[in-house]
Amino acid sequence: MTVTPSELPPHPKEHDDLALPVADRAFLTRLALRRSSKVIHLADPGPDKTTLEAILQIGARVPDHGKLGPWRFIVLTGTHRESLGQKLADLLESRSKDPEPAQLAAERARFLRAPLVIGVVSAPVESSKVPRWEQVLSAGAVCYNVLLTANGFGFSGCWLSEWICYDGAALALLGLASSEQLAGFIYLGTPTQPLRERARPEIGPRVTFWQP
Ligand SMILES: Cc1cc2nc3c(=O)[nH]c(=O)nc-3n(C[C@H](O)[C@H](O)[C@H](O)COP(=O)(O)O)c2cc1C
Repeated sequence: MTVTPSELPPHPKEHDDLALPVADRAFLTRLALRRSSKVIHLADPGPDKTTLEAILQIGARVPDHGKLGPWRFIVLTGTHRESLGQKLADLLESRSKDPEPAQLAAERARFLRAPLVIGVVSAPVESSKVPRWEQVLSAGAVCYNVLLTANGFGFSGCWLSEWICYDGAALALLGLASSEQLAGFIYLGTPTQPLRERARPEIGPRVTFWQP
C-alpha cells in the first residue's frame, strides 16, 4: 500500500477542533514492533519532494513548550550528499599527515548511504520561560517523529550522529551557529533487508511508583 500526502488531512489552522484519540490497533502494533533499519540496508527509492514536505510538516508536530520551534532541518538529497561528503573528506585530509584512502572514500560516500538524509538541528532560542533543556528535548522528539512519519509512508530509517555531530569544523560546514547543536541525521530510504529485533532494556527495573 502507498500513502500519498494528498490523502492526509490538510494542515490544521490554530484553534481548529481536532479529533480525539481513539483506540487504534494498527497504530499500536506499529509502535510495538517499530525498529530502525541499518543504514547499509537503505536504498532507493526515498521519499519524493511532496512526501518529504509531509514528513517534515508532520514530523515537526511535537511537544514544544512556548511554541518556540527550537529546531530546523538541513535536507541532503541528490548530488549534494556527495558534495558534503567530499568537504568532510577534505576536512579529515587537512588534519592528517597520512590519511587512509579508505577512510576518505567512506567519508565521501557517507551521505550516499541513503537516498534522503535529514539533519535535525537543535536551535534553542533565548527565553525567560522555557529552559534550554526543554528546547533540546523538543528537537529529540522531532527526530523520532520524523522517523515514525517516514515509517507511515512506508520508508525505513535510522537516526545517526557519528562524529560529525561533535566536530566544530564539520558543524560549521553544515552552517550551524555556535548556539546550535546537531541532534543527528535521519537517514531514510526503502529497506533492502527484513528488520530483526534487538535486545531492549527491561522496563521493570526502570519504573518506580512514587509513594511518600
Ligand atoms: C541521538 C542518537 C544518536 C545515535 N547515533 C548513532 C550512531 O552514530 N551510530 C549508531 O550505530 N547508532 C546510533 N544511534 C542508535 C540508532 O539510531 C538506533 O536507535 C539503534 O540502532 C536501535 O534502533 P531502534 O531501536 O530504533 O530499532 C543513535 C541514537 C540516538 C538517539
